[in-house]
Amino acid sequence: MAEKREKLVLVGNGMAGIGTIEQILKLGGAYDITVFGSEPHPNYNRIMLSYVLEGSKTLNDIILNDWNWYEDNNITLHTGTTVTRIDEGSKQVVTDNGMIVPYDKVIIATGSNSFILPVPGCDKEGVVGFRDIADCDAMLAAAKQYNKAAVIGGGLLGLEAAKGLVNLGMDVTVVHLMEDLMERQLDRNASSMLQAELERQGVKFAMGKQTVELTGEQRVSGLRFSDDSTLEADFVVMAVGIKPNVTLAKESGITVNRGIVVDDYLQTSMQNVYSIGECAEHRGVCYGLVAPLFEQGMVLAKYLCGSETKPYEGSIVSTKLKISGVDVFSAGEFLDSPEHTVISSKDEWKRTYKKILLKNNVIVGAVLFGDVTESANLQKLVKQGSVMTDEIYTEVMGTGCCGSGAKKGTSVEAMADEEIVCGCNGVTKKAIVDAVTEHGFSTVDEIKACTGATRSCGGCKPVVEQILQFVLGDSFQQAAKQGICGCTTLSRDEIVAEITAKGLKTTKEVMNVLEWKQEEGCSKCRPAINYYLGMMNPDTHQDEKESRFVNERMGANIQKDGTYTVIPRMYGGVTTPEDLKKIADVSLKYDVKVVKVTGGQRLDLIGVKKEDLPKVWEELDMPSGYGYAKSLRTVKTCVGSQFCRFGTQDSLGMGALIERKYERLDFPAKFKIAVNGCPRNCAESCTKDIGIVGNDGGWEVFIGGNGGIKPRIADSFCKIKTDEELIEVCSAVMQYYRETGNYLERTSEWVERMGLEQIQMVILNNEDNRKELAARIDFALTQVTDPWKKILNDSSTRTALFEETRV
Ligand SMILES: Cc1cc2nc3c(=O)[nH]c(=O)nc-3n(C[C@H](O)[C@H](O)[C@H](O)COP(=O)(O)OP(=O)(O)OC[C@H]3O[C@@H](n4cnc5c(N)ncnc54)[C@H](O)[C@@H]3O)c2cc1C
Ligand SMILES: NC(=O)c1ccc[n+]([C@@H]2O[C@H](COP(=O)([O-])OP(=O)(O)OC[C@H]3O[C@@H](n4cnc5c(N)ncnc54)[C@H](O)[C@@H]3O)[C@@H](O)[C@H]2O)c1
Ligand code: SF4
Ligand code: FES
Repeated sequence: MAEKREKLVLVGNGMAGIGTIEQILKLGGAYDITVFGSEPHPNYNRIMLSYVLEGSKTLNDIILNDWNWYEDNNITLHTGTTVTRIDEGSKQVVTDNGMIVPYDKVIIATGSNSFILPVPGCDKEGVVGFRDIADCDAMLAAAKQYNKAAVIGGGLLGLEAAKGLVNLGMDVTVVHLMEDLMERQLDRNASSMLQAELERQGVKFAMGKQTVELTGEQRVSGLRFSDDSTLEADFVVMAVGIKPNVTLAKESGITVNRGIVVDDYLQTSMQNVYSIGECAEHRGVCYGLVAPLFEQGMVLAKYLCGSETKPYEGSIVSTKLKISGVDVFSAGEFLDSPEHTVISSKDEWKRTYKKILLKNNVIVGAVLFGDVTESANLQKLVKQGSVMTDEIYTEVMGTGCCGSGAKKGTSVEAMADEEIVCGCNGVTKKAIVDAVTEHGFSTVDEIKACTGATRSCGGCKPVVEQILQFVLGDSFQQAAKQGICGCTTLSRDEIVAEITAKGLKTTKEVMNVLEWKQEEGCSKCRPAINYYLGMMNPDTHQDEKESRFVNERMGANIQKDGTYTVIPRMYGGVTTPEDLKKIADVSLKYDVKVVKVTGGQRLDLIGVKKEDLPKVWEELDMPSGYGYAKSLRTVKTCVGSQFCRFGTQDSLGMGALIERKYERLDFPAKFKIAVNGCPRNCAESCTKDIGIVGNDGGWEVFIGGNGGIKPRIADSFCKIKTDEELIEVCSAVMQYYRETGNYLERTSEWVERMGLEQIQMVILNNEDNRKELAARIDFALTQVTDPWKKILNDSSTRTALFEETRV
């Protein structure tokens, strides 16, 4: 009989909790896992919010475990759901929306909340903390509308927020209580060099100021300080520290102090309930950085899986400010006292500073400014409590000035196998060496995909590179070539060429023949190869459902409460009273929560239960609108010459014709079109993949527009006289994009990468090319069928997907 699996409930879908679950999965822990998260997102890298604000990353870039990861690992995820109580007697957790879930073990990883100074006016509009995606969105939005920002708090978070807001064009003042910035990590020397550097980069400072009131009516308009001076501000970010989130533990009767009190195996005062991360208090310390959280997670995962583990005995922390052009590092002790021996050097010309603190010759702390090349090395030395030697001195201090000195590689050679290289993700030197020697990985990206090292703050990248250099020797440089994911070093073009040359037919075959490093591939390469195979062999390729993202497998978009949305086609945004009646009847019958008019001019039935999806499709009897797919989504139209007095072309008719012609076709990414009757552009062609605008003489075509996360105004592609020419050009553009686009690359990025002139040359300057591209898309179109109808006519898929418990 199969062994009964214990039920493990994780409360808190953040880095600490999911990091622990990843370790449990690696160790083969036999648990049925359920995860609850208050935020509506899958696990993302909170650290990287600073880069999102600064503009160097998008929200998409910082997702650590996408929806498929939970799916692939059989983890039940409830986002947007807060656990309110753990009932020890009945061994159940209870949520804010009435769910009751039994458990054998619970991990509480509820993190922290921003500390909001309790001064009058702190609840005014325009006052935010900086903790999550919602805060980050609020800051990005404020920067568009307001000009004067005050960031209260000159710690790591406040400074990263301030620099981000400066990059967004705001006039920013950091208001700091103390005389020194980052006084919890830096000494006065480093602190003043940091302030000077940030001032050069446009940040203003009000030092030694205690805020006593936020002034203004409904919205904040300024700050008043204890010395009665004031500062104007129409946006305020509070970055004055964090408060462990202990509400759930407290409500459940678990012992809490500042955080949830845990022992050396992360056990709380309640049997079978553990806690890790920022919410936990271990030996009187609550940590606010990721490295300790991963260290705790490793111990807990081993403990829960019955593997041998040392107890968790606390962490020595180090920090690095993440502001481009400002290199600051601090580890261990940083303020010198008479009991310290101090090694230091300061170069005011190069603006570098280095200080190492010894106690009885043991290295107990370090501060670096300007040149942080030795940061990983010093972090290691402080953590190990190494004794200073002449050799180490030369290595970290160079020949007595701030140079980084010693021969690179010597320190990694001397590192013990079990030494942690990536503090953020708890990755040891051995794990990295094994990834190279046993799995053949050879680039930093591959090491990242395999072990997680460099995935968070990136501070360990130099050491990972040194290890690669040490193990691979000269072949490291050559190996640095990037593949489409960590499973291969082959690029998209190389894979497509190999598929053609070797006549490969399935994703498995591609991965086998092209010697994938991970036999099963990953969620990045599998959907990409499935797309390339389908695009190249539209008539023979058997679509591989298991290689598609969950929404595409289900034919609907999953929502944060586990229900789905249904969007039927409405060609050109036009519907009929009969269809509206059907939509209303079905919505009432299946208890649809909301019927929403989408930005793409159709109706979205939100909140359909999984088991009802096939019945809803059947009773609607309308084609799928592909709201979930990398395919043609909407063709937005204005009313055009049929009704509008300015209209010069029939945009309604043309929009519907285009939508009927190209629906169901796979693209590298989602694809949107708009058709307008005149240059007034009411249907907003400028933000669509293809925008079509009527004029007196015919049509003008625009390509590469995007209104999403990285907005881009479409480029004018060509002017055309007849409807037939318009269809031919649209066909050729779409097929050229299908054939040359990287999977998940939107046309906005494709146009930038290929160059507008190149696309114009291929399509406009060569009629034969254009006609061949159009013929290939026409052939592909003969092979497509409606996915909803397909599932309705296939009872085994219907049962497997919609009637059994797991997707
Ligand atoms: C902008 C920014 C930059 C940072 N940069 C760095 C850095 O460079 N280096 C570094 O080491 N650290 C950095 N940190 C700190 C680091 O991000 C945190 O230490 C880490 O994310 C904490 O992880 P956690 O899982 O303990 O908590 P969290 O990430 O806060 O996750 C807890 C999750 O649990 C959810 N939750 C809470 N209560 C409940 C409940 N009752 N039911 C269900 N869900 C619940 C919360 O909504 C949250 O999503 C940064 C933090 C921020 C905000
Ligand atoms: N690069 C990184 O490692 C990084 C980046 C961002 C955040 N974080 C982490 O996120 C958490 C939050 O960061 P944080 O900077 O808010 O916390 P923090 O506690 O490190 O710093 C808060 C700062 O605010 C100042 N302050 C307190 N009260 C004030 C007041 N009334 N007016 C003005 N200033 C006041 C303090 O003197 C302190 O310097 C921390 O755990 C931090 O380690 C780390
Ligand atoms: S784009 Fe021109 S034709 Fe279309 S609705 Fe607007 S004004 Fe009328
Ligand atoms: S130390 Fe932060 S990602 Fe490795």
